[in-house]
Amino acid sequence: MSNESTVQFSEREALLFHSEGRPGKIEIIASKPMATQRDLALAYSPGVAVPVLAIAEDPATAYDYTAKGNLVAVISNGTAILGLGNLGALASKPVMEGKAVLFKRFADVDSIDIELKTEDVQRFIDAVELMEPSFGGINLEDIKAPECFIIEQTLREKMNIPVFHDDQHGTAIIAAAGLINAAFLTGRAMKDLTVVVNGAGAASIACTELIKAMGVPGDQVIMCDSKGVIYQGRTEGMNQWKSAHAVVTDKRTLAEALDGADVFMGLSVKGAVTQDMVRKMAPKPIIFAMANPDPEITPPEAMAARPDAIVATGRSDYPNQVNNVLGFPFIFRGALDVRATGINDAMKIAAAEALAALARQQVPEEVALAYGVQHSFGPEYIIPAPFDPRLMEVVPVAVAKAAMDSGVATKPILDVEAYRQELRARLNPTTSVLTLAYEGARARPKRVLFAEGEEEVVLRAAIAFKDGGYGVPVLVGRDDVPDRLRALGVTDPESYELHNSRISPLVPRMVDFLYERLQRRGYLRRDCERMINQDRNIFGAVLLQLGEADAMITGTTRTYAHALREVRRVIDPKAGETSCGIHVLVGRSHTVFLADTMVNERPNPEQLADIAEQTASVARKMGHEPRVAFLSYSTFGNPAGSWLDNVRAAVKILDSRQVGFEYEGEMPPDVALNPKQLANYPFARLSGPANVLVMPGLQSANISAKLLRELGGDAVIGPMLVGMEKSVQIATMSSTASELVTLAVLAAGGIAR
Ligand SMILES: NC(=O)C1=CN([C@@H]2O[C@H](COP(=O)(O)OP(=O)(O)OC[C@H]3O[C@@H](n4cnc5c(N)ncnc54)[C@H](OP(=O)(O)O)[C@@H]3O)[C@@H](O)[C@H]2O)C=CC1
Ligand SMILES: CC(=O)C(=O)O
Ligand SMILES: [Mg+2]
Repeated sequence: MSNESTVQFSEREALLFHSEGRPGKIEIIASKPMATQRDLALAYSPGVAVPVLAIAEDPATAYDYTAKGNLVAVISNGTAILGLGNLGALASKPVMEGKAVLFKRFADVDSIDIELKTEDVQRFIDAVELMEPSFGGINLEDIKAPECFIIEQTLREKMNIPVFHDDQHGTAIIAAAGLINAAFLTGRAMKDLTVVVNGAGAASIACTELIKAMGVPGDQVIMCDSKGVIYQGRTEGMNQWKSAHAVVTDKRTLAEALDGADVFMGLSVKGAVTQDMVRKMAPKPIIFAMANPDPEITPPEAMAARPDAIVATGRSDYPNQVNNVLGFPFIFRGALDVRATGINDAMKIAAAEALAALARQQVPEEVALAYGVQHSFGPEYIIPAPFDPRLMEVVPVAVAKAAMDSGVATKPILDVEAYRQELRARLNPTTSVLTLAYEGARARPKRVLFAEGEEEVVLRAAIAFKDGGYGVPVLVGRDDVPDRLRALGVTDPESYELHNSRISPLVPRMVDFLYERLQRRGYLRRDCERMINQDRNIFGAVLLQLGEADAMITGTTRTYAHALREVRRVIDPKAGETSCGIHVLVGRSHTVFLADTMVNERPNPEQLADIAEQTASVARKMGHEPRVAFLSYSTFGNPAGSWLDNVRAAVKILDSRQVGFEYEGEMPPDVALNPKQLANYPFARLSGPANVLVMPGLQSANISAKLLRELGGDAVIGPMLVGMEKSVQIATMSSTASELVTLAVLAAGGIAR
């Protein structure tokens, strides 16, 4: 992969992402049932009085009876929002909500954002200190220097829970990990590095302190701020934290400082470094341009000037993301799990070393596949990617161990292996697989045909698909599609491939294809001409058959059954297979695959067995070892009934097929999903709750899937259509653009096949 940005989006898309549905990015969900009056009586008065008294008697039990132990506050006053400057507390809320969701996504830490409307250091300290009872940890964010130093230091002294200014220490840990590996790759030792740090704020001061602690000599580090080099004797714009890093030098500008330097560490503002400046750096320069959202110099600019450089930025859309997202979720996970009273230097160094070591290990096959070959240790992979599933085990374990060894853990972990497994279980593999599917699509972009190219939601999906680098959208629509794209902010609509049946030179070939296929099914040539001209699903499906795309997405304008009928005129199920629809329900800690929710009204035993195999295969591709339950109203013959025969026969067919996964039936959903119920049937051949549910017929399957989508709290992926000779996905009429993109990615990547 080149050093080029792959993710782009319009401002409109970024705003829509935040405003669509429930505004913002977080909501609070009760973790206990709240359905009955009894539930409420336990959750609140009078039942709640019991834990109140217990905590009053023994404060440590707050960790047993409340969410405190897994709850972190992300607190800012908005005085240094990313690299955007002091834009105030309210404007910082999207970033803080973002940090909160990253805590959850990456390390299952519950988190809430708090924006404090004050630039007064003492008022800020007082407000945070008062919050100690509520939280297991405090993550300070985007507070400008030098106030952030006083705030963090004071709160660390006053509070008995971890207080961590992410922009200082999170950044320093990740930058240090990256520097260890970049120095290794360029054959340098820490003690020999000459470093220029641009910026003298929260992040820069902490990074400088950490790299000096790791062996870079103080007189080989030049720090610059907005006024230039920080030299001994300078008086303008100084403070005690900058003075600590002032050096004796006659250099006065960043350009002079960079002349001959090995390393540039930018924690300042967009565009602060020019190509001319990096041209003068030492051979094989290390350029970490970490300002967000836009770096001091972009990787393409830096590489054009210095092809021998190792370049990193804070962004996820270039290789080598040196960003504190790699740190704070996992560092807090480890600290919370041992109930550490603070996050000390030993824990920070342990995290940096663990990250550096992880990048040097062989990348697991699924991650490597998703990224392509460049994701083995080397100049374009000096630091693990944030969604590498191994981070969740490696970093918290390293941090927890360091906390125990340095004496700040109040609840030591006795069995590290069991802790590792607990960490693994916290992440739903579907989330990782989806992330990897997206990365895989970027590594191997495919052509996906969007058959309803006149619909706004479809165009938004196609734009996101293209801008995200997931593949090439092929649009079906009329002449006004370019105007519609332009209205959605696309400046170069002509770069989108458009097929219009009125003018397409492919039409005669398409008619030949369709007539050849349908002539003995009662269709005349002119029927085929009319279908090609007027029906976009048939037009799109024939284009797919002729190899003009790798997969097709439709379904937003017609009912599923209607769209499926049209598609089936052109595309058959794969030879010897039964096509079927799968809904994937992604819960917080579980994923269930439900089938056949869309195609076969009354599947016969052979079809039920096929559906089980198809769905088990999709479950496997999505990271789950399949355990199939054939569902029914009856549990192993009780009550009896004629409807059970098909299900029982399907189980027997699988017995004869040696399928290589667990299956059992017939059973109702409570037995399939609830281990206590399942335990009543010790002969059942499922080693745990089922994750593939094969329904007895389309009525129950389709109703269940739609009920769950409308009423359930889980995210739903699909329906995916599998078992067709070409990958065609029929979305629902209520699909959002991002659901369509997910379907496109799953179809292009061969998961939905
Ligand atoms: N990749 C990552 O993980 C992270 C990146 N960052 C990025 O680092 C940057 C700084 O953040 P933070 O330390 O929190 O902010 P601060 O406000 O604490 O510090 C900003 C510093 O940048 C300096 N600065 C501003 N303009 C220039 C310039 N043209 N040349 C040199 N220095 C300049 C300021 O100088 P002065 O003192 O003279 O005002 C100040 O020292 C931001 O872009 C932020 O996004 C931060 C944290 C993590
Ligand atoms: C990444 C981050 O925390 C920042 O840029 O401020
Ligand atoms: Mg920040």
